[in-house]
Formats: sequence, C-alpha cells, structure tokens
Amino acid sequence: MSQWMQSAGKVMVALDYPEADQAKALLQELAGIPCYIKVGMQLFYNAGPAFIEQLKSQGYKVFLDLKMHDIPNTVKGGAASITRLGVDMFNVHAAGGRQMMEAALEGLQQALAPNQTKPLVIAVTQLTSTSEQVLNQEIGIPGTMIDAVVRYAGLTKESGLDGVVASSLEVQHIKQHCGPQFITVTPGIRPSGVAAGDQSRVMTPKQAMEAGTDFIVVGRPITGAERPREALEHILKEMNGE
Ligand SMILES: O=C(O)c1cc(=O)[nH]c(=O)n1[C@@H]1O[C@H](COP(=O)(O)O)[C@@H](O)[C@H]1O
Repeated sequence: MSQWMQSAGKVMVALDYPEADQAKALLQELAGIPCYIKVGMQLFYNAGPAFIEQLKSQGYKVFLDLKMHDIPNTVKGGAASITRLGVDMFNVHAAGGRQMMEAALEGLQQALAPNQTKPLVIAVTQLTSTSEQVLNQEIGIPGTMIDAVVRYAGLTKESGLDGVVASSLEVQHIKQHCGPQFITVTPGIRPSGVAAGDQSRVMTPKQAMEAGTDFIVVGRPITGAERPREALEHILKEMNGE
C-alpha cells in the first residue's frame, strides 16, 4: 500500500453538516481518497441510521461519534443499537466510569451478529476544546491536563475498551501508560494557518503523526475550506513529511 493510502486511512473526516445532501456532496468531492468517515450528532440526529447504512454500503469505514454518557443500562442499550448499524467504531465518555464502559461492551456483545467484525469502542477523556484552566477552575479537576487524560485512559483500558479520544498533545503519555496497541483518536487538528476556533489543545497533522497517534479527526480544516479536496491532499502531504 502506498504511503499516501496509508495516511488517508488514518484521517477521520468529520461530516459535521446539518443535512445528508451536504455530507454526500463532500464525499463526492473526496471520492477515491480512502479516509475513515466520522458521523457526529449533528448529522446523525437528522439523517439517522439510513445515512450510516448508505456509507457502509459504499464501503466506507465509519466512526459513529455519539459520545454516550448515561447510566450503565441505558448505555448498554445504546451500544447494542449502534452495533446493529454495523459501524466500525463508536464512543462513550470515560467520565461515565468503569461500570458504564463495561455495560457498553456488554450491549455490543449481545447485539453482535455471528459474522460481524466487532466495532472498536473508545472513550473520550477530556474534550479537546477544554483547556487546563477550564479543567481546574470551571470543572474543578485539579492537576495537569496530562494527568487527567492519562487517568481516564487508564480507566478506559481497565474497563476493556480499545482506546481513547484525546488531543495529540497527550498521545505519548497515553501510549506510555496504556501500551502501544491502545488506540488514540485525536481531534483538535489544525494545519498551520487554520484558525483553532473552539479547539484548545491543538496540533498540526505533522505534529500529531510525530506524536504517534493512530487516527487524526479533521472537520472544519476540510469542510470549511474553499477547496476541500485540496485541503485534504495538503494534510496527507504534511502527514508524510512532504
Ligand atoms: O469525539 C470526537 O470526535 C471529538 C472529541 C473531542 O474531544 N474533540 C472533538 O473535536 N471531537 C470531534 O472532532 C471533530 C473536530 O472538528 P474540527 O474542530 O472542525 O476539526 C468534531 O466533529 C468534534 O465533535
């Protein structure tokens, strides 16, 4: 596989649109670049399971990002329903605790069809929009962001999940603590010259690759670009050190 194709498989394009037609137009524009596709709450709450089915029938790898955070019984049911959609990855909030994360895995196992590949389940540590100051002063968790993220990552691993969502700034610490196989998915990606917007903990695609992340999540630097395909190609070049 070419280096370019390998890099494309590490990019999760966030389809943060209100309408399925807008998302489909972007997919059309990016056709032939084998990226992972992330569907979040904005699109899913509108376009629903039918849109996920379409993506899967077209052969896309799909991360359904609904960030479940509820009592264990509810998350178990949610995980079962998501598993039946046939997605490749979904997520919960690590702040829900061990029992909740284990319940997500139970729901998954109950719903998994005989020949179905098990979806990866990951947990959000601290949102990449959260700064250390907000963590300490608003949320009231003392200490450094790295300590908080590593603690959530450890709990996620103990609960049997496959990995975490964090910022690329924390990847090396997470891998040290949880091992190299523990997956890191990192949003908060901003190529140089692109506005951070509401993201606090950001890195460029190149920095994220150097930090050793498994997947980068990229939304507005692609969806908000005048020429999205060029923006993605630029990111892939950067990832390959070109
Ligand atoms: O779970 C996520 O995907 C997620 C977690 C997180 O901590 N931060 C974060 O930005 N995300 C998602 O990643 C995407 C980032 O989008 P951009 O900031 O536009 O690149 C959005 O779809 C967010 O919902």
